[in-house]
Amino acid sequence: MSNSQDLENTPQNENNVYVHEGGEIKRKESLFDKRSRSLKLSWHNLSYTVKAKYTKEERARLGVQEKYYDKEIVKNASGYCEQGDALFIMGSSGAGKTTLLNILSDQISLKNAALSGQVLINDSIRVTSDNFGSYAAYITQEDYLYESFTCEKCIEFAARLRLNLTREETSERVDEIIEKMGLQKCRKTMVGSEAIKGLSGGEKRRTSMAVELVTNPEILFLDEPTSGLDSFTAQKIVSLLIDFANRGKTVIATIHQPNSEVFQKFPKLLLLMDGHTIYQGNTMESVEHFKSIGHQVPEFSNPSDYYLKEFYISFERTEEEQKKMNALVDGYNRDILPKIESAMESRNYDQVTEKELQKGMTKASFLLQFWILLCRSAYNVFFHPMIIKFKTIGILTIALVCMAVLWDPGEDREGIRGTIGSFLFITATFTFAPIATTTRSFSAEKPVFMKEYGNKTYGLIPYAISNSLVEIPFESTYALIFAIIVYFSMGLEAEVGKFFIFLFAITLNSFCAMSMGLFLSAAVPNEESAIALTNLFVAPALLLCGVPVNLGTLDPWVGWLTYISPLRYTVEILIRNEYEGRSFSEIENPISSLDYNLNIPFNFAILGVMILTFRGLAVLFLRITSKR
Ligand SMILES: Nc1ncnc2c1ncn2[C@@H]1O[C@H](COP(=O)(O)OP(=O)(O)OP(=O)(O)O)[C@@H](O)[C@H]1O
Repeated sequence: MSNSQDLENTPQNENNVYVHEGGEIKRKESLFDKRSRSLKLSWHNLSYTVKAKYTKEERARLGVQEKYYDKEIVKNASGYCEQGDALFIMGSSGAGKTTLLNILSDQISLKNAALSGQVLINDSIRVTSDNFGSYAAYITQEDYLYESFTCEKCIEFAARLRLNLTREETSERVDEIIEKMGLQKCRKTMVGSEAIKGLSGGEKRRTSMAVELVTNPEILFLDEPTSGLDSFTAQKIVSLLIDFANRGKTVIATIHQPNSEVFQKFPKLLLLMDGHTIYQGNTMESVEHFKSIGHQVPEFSNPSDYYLKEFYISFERTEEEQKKMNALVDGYNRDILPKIESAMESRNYDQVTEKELQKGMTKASFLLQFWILLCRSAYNVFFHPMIIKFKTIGILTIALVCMAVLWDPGEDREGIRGTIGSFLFITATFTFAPIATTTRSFSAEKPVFMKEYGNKTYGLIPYAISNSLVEIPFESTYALIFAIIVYFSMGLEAEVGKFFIFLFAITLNSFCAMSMGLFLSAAVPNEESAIALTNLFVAPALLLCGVPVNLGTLDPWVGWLTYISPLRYTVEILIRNEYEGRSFSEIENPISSLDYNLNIPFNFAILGVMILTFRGLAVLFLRITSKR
């Protein structure tokens, strides 16, 4: 494991750095310095219920007719964590670990759900998504990173977006965090994807942590930070988290199936069974507690394996399992909960106001957010090895094929038919390719956006504008290369104005297709659905663009559909641009037989309106579907 050695360098020792400041030698502030304030996170009588749907089997087994029922996922949970604690939440699959973590960090969805109870900071302030970012960070199970970015760039952009620091301060913070996380060896390695090898699983996980640590949060929430990692790397990640806690941070993490070495490292354990807390406290003392209520961990076995197996509720939920769970809950309520409650009350923490809690929370201004996001999007497009390479090869290949096949088709009946057919082909090329790349790239980027927007790292408007602007130079260049090769080889009218109308039409068509791709990927949850929808939209749009079927032959009830086909406007521009006002000796002007009824400026205007509409709808869907 290449990353395993790096982890040896992670923060085991205090590396104080001293600097000259105003004639004095001062210790430099470190990212891992304890903050002067100390925070306690406590939760009181949390219950979370969702409207769940019965499966067919459940309805048959329980003999019920109703489709939905109230499913209580977290049941009356209370507890606390204070500065320096590392609490690991364990339980079998479906026990409610992620749900509890999401409630504690105010990341829970309240759609078709009810939440009762309170999560408080220092017994006074409610944890909300408004104040969360000023003292806490949430590291999700998935690594939401740009695949074309290097490890260093991921951290750098996060620091630039979340902190209002100078360039020098930002780079110092990035260096420090890279060193603390043991990422020196892979700082210039690309994140990568399934198709392109990049960071290892452990390195990705540590990069995700580094991205969240740039703000120096006091409380860290982690959902399954070791999932998918080999046991050695998992052990090192857990050591790293415990080290953070020893340096004054509070760590709360869910863990699915730790091996015995990892388990023994846990300072504090919270065990869940079917949403009930059945243990909370010192990890190794749990063995004694369960022994006292009749669940002795067999000799030489890993307590965590025993707990997961023993405290498991099956789908059938037998009477015996229910009895066992009741006894475990009783044991917890009798022997553990009173101690937790009295400890919770006895720890007096300074009362903080909402204002004090959010003190020191800096954020880039609107304009700065826009600028950083623009730089980031440009970097993402420019350094994306697949997109640039394949798009360039694709456009050049299609242009050269067009050049060979459509070489000066002439102006007789057949030649004009060929030219009109090629306008349709060119429009289709500048629809399918951009819609496919945008759907793919935005579907990959969407989870990163959702997470960052949910964290209030930036606003939707600077994101949407920067994302749109960055496409202009790239797409215009592709269109220009294509137009130069194809326009003249087809022997189209040799007029500068007409060439630019041709170029502008295919460029706008391309933006319109990209906007449609953006809207579809924003509206649906995953890439597969977005791709299925693009086919559903584009195929009829192609059929209704006026060339395959003459517009005048369409019945009115279906004819109106031609007006929502963006391709119709582009094809009309290309045809009018070439043939308007011309007469031919043998045949009539093709425009009259095609029944197009608009003019070039109006077609351009409609394409512009469509671009804005699709982008507006994309923003609307992102706003609606985000958790903010
Ligand atoms: N919105 C919801 N609607 C219906 N059921 C839900 C909802 N959210 C969670 N659940 C169910 O609640 C239970 C607990 O889910 P949760 O994700 O918290 O479990 P977990 O302990 O983290 O599991 P795992 O280790 O498998 O990730 C699961 O059975 C899950 O299917």
